[in-house]
Amino acid sequence: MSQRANGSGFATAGPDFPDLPEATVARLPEYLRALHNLAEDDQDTVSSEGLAAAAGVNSAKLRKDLSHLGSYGTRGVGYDVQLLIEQIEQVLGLHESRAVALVGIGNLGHALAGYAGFATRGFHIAALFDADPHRVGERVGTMTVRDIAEVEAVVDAERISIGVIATPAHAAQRVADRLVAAGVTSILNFAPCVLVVPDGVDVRKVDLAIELQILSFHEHRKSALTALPAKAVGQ
Ligand SMILES: NC(=O)c1ccc[n+]([C@@H]2O[C@H](COP(=O)([O-])OP(=O)(O)OC[C@H]3O[C@@H](n4cnc5c(N)ncnc54)[C@H](O)[C@@H]3O)[C@@H](O)[C@H]2O)c1
Repeated sequence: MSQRANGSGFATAGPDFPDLPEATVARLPEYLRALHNLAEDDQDTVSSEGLAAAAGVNSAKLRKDLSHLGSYGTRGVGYDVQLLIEQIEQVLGLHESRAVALVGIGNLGHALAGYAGFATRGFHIAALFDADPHRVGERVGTMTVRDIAEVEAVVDAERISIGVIATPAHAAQRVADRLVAAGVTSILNFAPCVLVVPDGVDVRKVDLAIELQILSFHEHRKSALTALPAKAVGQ
């Protein structure tokens, strides 16, 4: 759910960078996860059908997506798992571990700060911030929660480009403005609100309640489809 689109639906590209549809960019991490699982099972190659099934997409879409990376696989053999991992990681910019700042160390912030999965997926949480004096100074794992007033200095010192917002909605825009002023150029927003950011800053939003509401729609539709027609009731 990117909040920013450039109109063409394509991710902005530089001269040596493949022009990728946003939908392809969104599927690349799924392929990467599936490929890592295959590599862990010592699988050297995978067919487009096998990888598509593992990633939960259709194989024609997968072949098209990977063709954007110049990856076509070998007829009768499929894709080289390790090579494809390297290509996708290169395009996603995961060859270097990216420093992330997490703002709002409440219930959600604690859970995110303790999630070990970021490190293996190309990210490390470099700083934790909160505005509550009772939270500032608290130890969370190996880190100490800092005062949000330090954000400019820390973002600069730790070369942080991505900020994660886990504050209440009423504080999120102010936090986003501060992160952007400090030099952050990508924001992952957990607060249930729309953020306004300048051009050049990317925002993605995560909202489990919206996902549940979409599932609710499907539940609603299924029950409508399976309901007996009114006149059949009682016959
Ligand atoms: N996206 C999702 O699926 C999802 C799921 C759960 C919660 N949320 C949202 O995540 C946010 C956090 O939820 P929570 O349960 O952890 O809340 P919480 O109240 O436990 O924690 C919020 C923290 O933000 C801090 N804070 C407030 N204003 C701040 C500011 N200006 N600068 C820095 N820190 C500030 C508070 O001191 C507190 O520690 C809420 O907006 C909630 O709606 C989203």
